[in-house]
Amino acid sequence: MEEQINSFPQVLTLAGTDSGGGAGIMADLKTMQSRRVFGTAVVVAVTAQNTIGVQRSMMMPTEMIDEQCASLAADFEIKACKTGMLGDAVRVHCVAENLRKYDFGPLIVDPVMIAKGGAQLLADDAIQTVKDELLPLATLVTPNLVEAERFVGRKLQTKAEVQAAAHELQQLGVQNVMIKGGHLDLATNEAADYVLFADHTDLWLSSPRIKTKRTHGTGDTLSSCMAAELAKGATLKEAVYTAKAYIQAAIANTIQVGHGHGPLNHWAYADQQAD
Ligand SMILES: Nc1ncnc2c1ncn2[C@@H]1O[C@H](COP(=O)(O)OP(=O)(O)O)[C@@H](O)[C@H]1O
Ligand SMILES: Cc1ncc(COP(=O)(O)OP(=O)(O)O)c(N)n1
Repeated sequence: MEEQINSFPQVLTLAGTDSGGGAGIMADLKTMQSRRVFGTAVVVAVTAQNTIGVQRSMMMPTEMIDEQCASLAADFEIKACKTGMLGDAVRVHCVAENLRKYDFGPLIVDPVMIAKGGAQLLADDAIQTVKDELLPLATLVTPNLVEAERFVGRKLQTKAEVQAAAHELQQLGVQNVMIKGGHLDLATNEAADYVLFADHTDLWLSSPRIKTKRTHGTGDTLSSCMAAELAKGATLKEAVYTAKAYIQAAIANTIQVGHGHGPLNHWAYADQQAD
């Protein structure tokens, strides 16, 4: 019988590492594993990090980013990919070049700028490069509230303002936009994310806001879950719903790890499904 090479869904994250295991590439791979896709990774930056904060970060040489992408393209059939921490304008440009060169499937851009502990993970002058080079390649961009504010250059305090910002981002050439509401203080008990689709339909995804400081890696987990679902053939809308349910379970079922912003429970969603 003929062997079916590359029949198992493969997904790629191009991002930074987190030595603490809660965010970045580590969170991405844990999410992908638990969603039953094969996770691959291009390391763009390395951080010395724990749940308390980022102690140091270091950028990969661009030649090494190129080599990693070439290695994957030569062997794997990547069906979807995501970007996370890219560090600076040079790395953003390098990653965009590789994404133009190779077909790694639909791209989710998580425009990671600042970690929960306050560390800057993207240089200020790289935001324009993300807008110019990465957003036009993206199937979906997933800024949190602060990142969306940096993109549009104004405060976003109401749902109407969030919706207007998403429409503005779409005009930059990105097909679909999700503005995450983990940081949106609506004086309600909801965690509400706004999604604007390419066909101009939209929705608010709302879930009960969980009172916890153990939310390290929420953005990475959400975006890598969506990439995993896309790689398995889900529509973007299906992927968005699955990822929201996945993140809710991962935050709600706390695991006690570390002294600061603790990591998520990447087993919780599968455990829930098995019950
Ligand atoms: N305390 C919370 N309770 C429930 N959902 C949350 C909570 N914090 C964040 N989320 C959800 O986690 C996802 C990531 O959101 P957010 O924290 O805004 O992104 P980031 O990690 O990039 O800052 C979103 O779906 C958001 O609604
Ligand atoms: C290496 C690395 N990448 C991304 C982040 C930020 O991840 P995020 O999901 O936004 O989680 P928080 O930092 O907000 O907890 C990171 N910290 N490190």
